[in-house]
Amino acid sequence: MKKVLSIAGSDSSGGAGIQADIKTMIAHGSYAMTVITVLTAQNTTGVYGISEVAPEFVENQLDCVFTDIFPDAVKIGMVYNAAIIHSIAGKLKQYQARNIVLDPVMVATSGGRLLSDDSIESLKTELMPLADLITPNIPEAECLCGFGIHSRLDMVRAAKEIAATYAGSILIKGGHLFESADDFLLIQDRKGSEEVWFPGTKIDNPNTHGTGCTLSAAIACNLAAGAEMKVAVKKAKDYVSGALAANLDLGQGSGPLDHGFQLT
Ligand SMILES: Nc1ncnc2c1ncn2[C@@H]1O[C@H](COP(=O)(O)OP(=O)(O)O)[C@@H](O)[C@H]1O
Ligand SMILES: Cc1ncc(COP(=O)(O)O)c(N)n1
Repeated sequence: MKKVLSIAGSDSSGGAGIQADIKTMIAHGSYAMTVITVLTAQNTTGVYGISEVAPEFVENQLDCVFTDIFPDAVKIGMVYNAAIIHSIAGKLKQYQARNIVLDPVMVATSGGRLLSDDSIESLKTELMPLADLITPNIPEAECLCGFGIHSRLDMVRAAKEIAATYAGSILIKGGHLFESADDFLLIQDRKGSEEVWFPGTKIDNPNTHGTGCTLSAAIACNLAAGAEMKVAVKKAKDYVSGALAANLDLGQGSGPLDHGFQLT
């Protein structure tokens, strides 16, 4: 069984963050491990509180995981502040973690801030260089490239702009902008570079809480299982589409995905 680690925040309503990642990993037949960075008091309508874990305790959790059950892949989600980012980066380097997927979580679907403003630079300089893949949504990609993204062409330009200072692969998720849900992948690895579009039909379901978390966790599981980047992303996108199409409708806001869709 492949072992996959999620480094992320807890979502009390179970739709995003650590909880979405564990559900995704189990559905992929992976063994799920977690390093919790923050607790959020959150539900489908908003984020109502954040309690940070001390950076030393984040390190303590990482030591326990890496010295005992070495993960085949690592997914990083909500990291919240510069001190936590610094702790994570130091430990991932120390243990030479592999197959790192970084979802640069900044703002929740419901609008709550999930990364402090002064941490964006740390995310860029400390965590991004360690990642094999980053998975920004449109607003996050805009923040990383410095210009507005309004079209498919802009998504390609943004990926190339980010690639000017980042050596790994970049998946820009189109969920926020278009009639369609097309995602753009710029692969950069030892073999060279390649551009791949993943066309997606927009599913008419407003319950999209946790789509980004789920996608990045699923990619990590697929990489852990040995899939090449293109295949890992394609399979993960199919998983998110299936979990959205199952039409679970929980809560009063943007509800969570149905991770049990393959069981029925
Ligand atoms: N309504 C939808 N129908 C189909 N796919 C969607 C829909 N909304 C988002 N997606 C897909 O879900 C994944 C997460 O995208 P997105 O919602 O943009 O990220 P985030 O949750 O980080 O904001 C992407 O693969 C995107 O194309
Ligand atoms: C703990 C945590 N991590 C990540 C997200 C982002 O997920 P989404 O963009 O789907 O709301 C979230 N809402 N909460």
